[in-house]
Amino acid sequence: MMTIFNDTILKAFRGEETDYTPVWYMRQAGRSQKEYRELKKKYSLFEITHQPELCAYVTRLPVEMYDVDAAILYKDIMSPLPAIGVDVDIKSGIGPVIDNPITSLKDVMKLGTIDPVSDVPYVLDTISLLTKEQLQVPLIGFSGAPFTLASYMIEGGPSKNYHKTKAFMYSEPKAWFALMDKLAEMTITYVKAQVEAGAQAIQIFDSWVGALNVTDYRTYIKPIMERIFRSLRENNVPLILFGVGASHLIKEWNDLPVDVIGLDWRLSIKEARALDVTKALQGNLDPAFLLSDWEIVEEKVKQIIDEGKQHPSHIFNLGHGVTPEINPERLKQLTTFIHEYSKR
Ligand SMILES: Cc1c2[nH]c(c1CCC(=O)O)Cc1[nH]c(c(CCC(=O)O)c1C)Cc1[nH]c(c(CCC(=O)O)c1C)Cc1[nH]c(c(C)c1CCC(=O)O)C2
Repeated sequence: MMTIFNDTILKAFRGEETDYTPVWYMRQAGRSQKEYRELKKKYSLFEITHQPELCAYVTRLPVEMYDVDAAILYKDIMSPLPAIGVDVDIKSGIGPVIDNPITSLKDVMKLGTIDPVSDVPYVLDTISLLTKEQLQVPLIGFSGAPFTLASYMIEGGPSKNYHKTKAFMYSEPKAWFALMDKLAEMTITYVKAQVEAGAQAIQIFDSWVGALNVTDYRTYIKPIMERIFRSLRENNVPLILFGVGASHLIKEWNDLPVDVIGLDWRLSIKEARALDVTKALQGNLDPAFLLSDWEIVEEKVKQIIDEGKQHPSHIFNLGHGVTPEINPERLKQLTTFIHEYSKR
């Protein structure tokens, strides 16, 4: 079968009107799929990402299963950290665990830089394989943002309140800004390499930055994010910024040179627009709906699509990642419904 490349989602990312609302799901590749769970019996996340053919297969699985409008490269926000000297492991059921957490300026100064071609060649090879040979939809590359990466590097693993991270930020500002500087450099170099290898859009996951208040965001984070996005803009691909529980930061995000803001479910699209958010919006079905009866899902999805249509562009997504309990059939049904219902 001859299929042609579908760039609808890239138009939406750029703020242009599209014939229908394009959709992809965060964590669309993962434990909700039995094919993935089978593979995970044999290989760890890093073992999969180090094998381009296998990693490309995992990345393609949700595109083929759900008919989504974009693929997101299968890897983790932790993937580039070993290159700069962080000893990270991803433990199943826990998440990223780091044995040598950062506690001082001295630890920060020991961190190195990333050379994507020699440090993560498999990431670039997977991107080439997918974009030059295999995919008929755009590939989204990504990176974690400095605050979110630093939270794992300082806490040593997942955290509920980020107290160690914030205490480090408040009491060791010199070390904090040195760390932000290193992570910004890493992010810029790593993302540019992904784009050069073929990634057609980039999402920056600042998943946990909502832990900060607005004033601290402006002091400790915003200048770094400005620098990252300004540099990435040179590469001319759409830039998406996403975080969880960060609604109070949305006006700050709207100031940044990004194309798309990814909303979790706490703020509706209508409420975001009422706050004068001008960027394209992505989101924002609470993944919990996907454990409910279809009638309930449908009503909520219609509301999100209708609100999204009040502006030229909207990209449908969940407010956070697909969880392991979600039935893949539901995601397929959801994608089909979004495509049909949103037709202009
Ligand atoms: C904070 C964060 C991480 N990783 C990521 C984020 C930002 C998104 C978010 O806000 O959730 C991003 C990520 N992680 C993974 C992807 C793959 C691409 C996709 O979205 O399909 C993406 C985009 C694979 C993964 N990364 C991880 C899994 C699950 C475990 C596994 O299959 O090994 C997957 C598919 C592990 C991981 N890695 C991380 C966590 C919190 C976990 C979950 C722990 C758990 O639930 O077991 C760190």
